[in-house]
Amino acid sequence: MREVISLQIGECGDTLANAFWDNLYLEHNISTKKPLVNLINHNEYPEVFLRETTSNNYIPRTIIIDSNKQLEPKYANHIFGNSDSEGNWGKANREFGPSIKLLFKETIRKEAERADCLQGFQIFHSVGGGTGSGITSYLLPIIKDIYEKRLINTFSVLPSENLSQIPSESYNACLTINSLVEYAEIVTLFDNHTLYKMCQLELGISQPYFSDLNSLINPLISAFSCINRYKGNHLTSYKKLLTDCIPFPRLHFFVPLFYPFASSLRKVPENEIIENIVKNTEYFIKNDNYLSTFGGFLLSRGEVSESSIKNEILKEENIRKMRLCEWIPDSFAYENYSVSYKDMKNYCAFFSSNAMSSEIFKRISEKFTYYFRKKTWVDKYLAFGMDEMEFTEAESNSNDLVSEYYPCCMCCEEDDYYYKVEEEGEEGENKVREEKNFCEYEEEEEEEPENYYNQLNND
Ligand SMILES: Nc1nc2c(ncn2[C@@H]2O[C@H](COP(=O)(O)OP(=O)(O)OP(=O)(O)O)[C@@H](O)[C@H]2O)c(=O)[nH]1
Repeated sequence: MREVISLQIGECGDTLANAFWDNLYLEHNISTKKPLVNLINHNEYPEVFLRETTSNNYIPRTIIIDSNKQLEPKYANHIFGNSDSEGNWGKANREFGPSIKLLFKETIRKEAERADCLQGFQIFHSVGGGTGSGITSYLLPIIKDIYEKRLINTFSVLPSENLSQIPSESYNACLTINSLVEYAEIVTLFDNHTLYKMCQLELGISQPYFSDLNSLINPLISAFSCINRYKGNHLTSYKKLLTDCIPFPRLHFFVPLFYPFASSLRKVPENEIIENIVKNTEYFIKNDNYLSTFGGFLLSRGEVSESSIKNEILKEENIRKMRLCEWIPDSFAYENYSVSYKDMKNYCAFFSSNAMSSEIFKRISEKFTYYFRKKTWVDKYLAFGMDEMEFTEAESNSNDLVSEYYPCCMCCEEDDYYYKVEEEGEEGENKVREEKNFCEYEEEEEEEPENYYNQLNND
């Protein structure tokens, strides 16, 4: 059945996961009180995420983990500590982590044994909070060690200065990104900073709350999970997503966008959907004309004409503006699901690995460096047995990630060259020349690949 076990870590992780479960029950028309067998349709697979209890109820295959006992154990397994992580990666990772190691291994083993053919894990967490960051970093290598061949997919919320200004969030985030690069196979980044701006720009909310941000996150997680919940033609499992949409294994960070934002009772035309996704992609990466999408997928839901969506994507201008990379066109996939989200007639979610991912890492890594140079709050981490070297390593690994993204996202155009040279003078000129050489090299060496857009046309 390709089961997926969920972990909801820390308060933010728990909030997002609970919204996911509520919606999953709703979409598959399942009541926790009734047996599932009579209710499901053969094209739906909610059992990937749910399991049957001895009393014939269906509950999530999930483990809730938090450093204190404030969370309500709404669903089955939970592992709680006695004291708060105080927003400190070090405290969660060095104190709470080891204290739950055995219990966690035992709980996850039991949950894994209840699966026929375990596909992998999905983790809901924030990388800014102490527990969400420190415990995730602690558990990832443990999971990988036991379930080496199973895939780990995370929904990771990144901090925003608009919501919190404590230095520890950038420390926590950088220390966690380190582990996500190494141990997770697929990571979807929900950047609170970007979401905050979107709430302001698109929903007209001047000071958004978490609930407003989550109203943008929930439909995206729901769309992503369709890959495993409904029968599809292309993206049918995490493995397929991995092989089709992630050309460089370390660069497995997707930034998602969707349209329409607000619940819409009208059927939104396909051209309006794609135009707006393109507009937002442009909005968030307009500062760097060099960067383009080199891996991604578009999921449409509800009343959407597949052929119209494909035609819209295929329009020359849209391809260019979505910045789909010319030299690896195969790493883009499209899938359509007939069931929409809540009362929305239709919507599309676009997950792309591109300049946005690297810009987010750059922002966080710059904040990290700013505070680390002054040694702000570092002693609070060292008090739990951490070493300053761990900070230095996290900083340099985050910078490496940003620079790894850079050449992969490039797509040089003559105009960009002059723009860059004008902006940055001689230094810019050298940089552009190097980049250009890289692109030319790629163009000369690579044969024209079997084009994804041709495939779309042929479908
Ligand atoms: N989008 C979103 N972000 C949230 C939400 N709750 C918290 N955050 C963000 O997540 C980070 C804090 O993480 P939490 O999950 O609250 O903290 P925790 O992991 O439980 O860690 P401790 O409180 O230190 O034990 C901050 O960056 C918040 O801005 C939420 O419901 N939605």
